[in-house]
Amino acid sequence: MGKQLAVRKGHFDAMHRVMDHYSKCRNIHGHSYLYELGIGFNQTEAIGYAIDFGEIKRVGEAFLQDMMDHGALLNPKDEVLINVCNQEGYKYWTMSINGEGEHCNPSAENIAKEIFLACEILFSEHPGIWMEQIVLFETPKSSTITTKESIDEIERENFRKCRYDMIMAYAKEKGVKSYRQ
Ligand SMILES: Nc1nc2c(c(=O)[nH]1)N=C([C@H](O)[C@H](O)COP(=O)(O)OP(=O)(O)OP(=O)(O)O)CN2
Repeated sequence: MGKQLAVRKGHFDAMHRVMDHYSKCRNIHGHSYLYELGIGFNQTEAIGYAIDFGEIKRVGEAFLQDMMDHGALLNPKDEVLINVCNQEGYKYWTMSINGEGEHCNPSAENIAKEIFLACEILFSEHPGIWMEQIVLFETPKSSTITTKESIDEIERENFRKCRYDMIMAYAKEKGVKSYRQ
């Protein structure tokens, strides 16, 4: 069969700011991010699934809840907010596609890449599927669509250097749940 996608929607709430923005986005503010994780496959099992939607929830949605929901999405150069989060024990995620500690704003485009790359690792032990695309809505009117082709190999390398071990440990702990009888 040809390529098909299994798509699961989810959402998380997070705060961010866009450093060096000329206008309102430079201020600390929050969004209810809505996403659609698109998992690709070109074969289903006999029961008709390539991956159970429940698996995308159990592994992918859970990860985004744990790491980003009610957290801060921060540019690694945003020392002020990183210090506050560390001092107060607030949850935060620093962007890493440009390399550890390198300038990278938490724009919708960059957040989508981080989520895409995280999901590549999270679902890497699930057979016969791959991350195909993510649609990320920052507001009800504004979204970005990110696919494999959107991500440079250096961004993948940078992300994996910073995040692979943590995300793989998370994936291993979740395991791969079989949905067949
Ligand atoms: N290409 C991008 N453009 C903008 C981004 C982004 O991540 N990538 N981000 C922002 C702001 O963070 C945010 O999206 C603005 O939100 P909001 O003020 O709610 O949006 P609008 O100004 O579009 O709201 P209206 O409904 O038009 O009042 C901006 N740009």
